[in-house]
Amino acid sequence: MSTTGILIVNLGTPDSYKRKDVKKYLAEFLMDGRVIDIPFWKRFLLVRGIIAPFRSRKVSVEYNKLWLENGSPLMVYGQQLVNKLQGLFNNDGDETVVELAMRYQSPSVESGLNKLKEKAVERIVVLPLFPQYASATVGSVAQKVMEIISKWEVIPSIEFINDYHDEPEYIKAFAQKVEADMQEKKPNHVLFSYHGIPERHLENIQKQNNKLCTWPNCQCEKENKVQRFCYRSACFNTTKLIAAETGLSEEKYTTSFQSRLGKSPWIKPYTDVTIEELAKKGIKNLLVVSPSFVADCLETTLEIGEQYKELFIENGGGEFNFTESLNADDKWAEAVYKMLVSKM
Ligand SMILES: C=CC1=C(C)c2cc3[nH]c(cc4nc(cc5[nH]c(cc1n2)c(C)c5CCC(=O)O)C(CCC(=O)O)=C4C)c(C)c3C=C
Ligand SMILES: [Fe+2]
Repeated sequence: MSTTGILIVNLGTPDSYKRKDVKKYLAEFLMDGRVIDIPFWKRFLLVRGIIAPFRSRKVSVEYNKLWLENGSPLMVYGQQLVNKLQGLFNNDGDETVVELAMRYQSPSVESGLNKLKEKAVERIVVLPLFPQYASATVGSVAQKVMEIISKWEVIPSIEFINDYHDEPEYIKAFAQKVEADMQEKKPNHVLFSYHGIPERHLENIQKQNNKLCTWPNCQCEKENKVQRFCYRSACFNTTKLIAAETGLSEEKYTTSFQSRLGKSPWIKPYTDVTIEELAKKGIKNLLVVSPSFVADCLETTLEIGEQYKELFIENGGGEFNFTESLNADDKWAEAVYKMLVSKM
């Protein structure tokens, strides 16, 4: 029987929360032309001269707050998830090998692929842990994997799971978490807040083929036909599917986009603006869910759990709760396992 290698890839993480490691991580991450898509020299000046040196101070303090005994949450949950997946494949008597990689810093994509190469895998399945396709995340992982593998003598069969925003296993896993919080916290509104991307990234898709993303001449919010490579369309569809699974009616939820960086317009509605509006509208008990992150990280625990909570309360909101992410829950590991098996 031939051996399959699975590479689970998350965004990345600094080696420690110390400022010098955070600066190194931010520099590698933001120098990726799929993340900040401006000419190289402009990006170099912006990232090396301004963002990495200055932002690293704030981000280092934030990582310090989050850091777990064995590393950053993304790393710890990622490793636990991979161990659980390996266990599930072993139980099935399967020859599949599962490895973890980070797109930026360690363990690198190259080290993950090399481990699979040492096991003589004949087929590789790459699962970037991002449910909705974006060039900055899934596209970047795919590009890196192809760059590395293209240099191998034997190129195995290779497959990318480049979007699972509507996979029933993922939807059910999030819906169970939301349902449990709805029963316990009794919110009168649920906000689905996704990581944002610059609007320019949607325009870039149109340059490739305008059938793949018709934004802004579309209604991602309502459309039945999802444009799965249009990140905004996929996010609205994920919301719709989780809402249907949890029995939330349309007036009880909103979708928005967070983590804006820089001055160019990002996809809207913005989470901070939406939270202010909801508070001012009299929503007294808000539950925030963040389905673009399958593990808790800076953007969930601190940006939502602290900054947006403060904003909600400052603007007259009352109770604010946040649904914990899927992390390395057994149910999530089983969901990923089923998703992988169904695609293999
Ligand atoms: C969920 C998918 C993500 C998309 C899409 C995405 C786009 C994107 N991100 C930045 C800039 C930053 N992102 C940062 C952190 C961060 N981003 C994601 C995921 C997506 N990013 C995750 C999971 C994390 C958390 C990492 C962790 O906690 O370890 C950061 C670093 C933190 C900070 O400085 O605020 C930056 C910077 C851009 C420009 C972008 C769009 C193309
Ligand atoms: Fe990000």
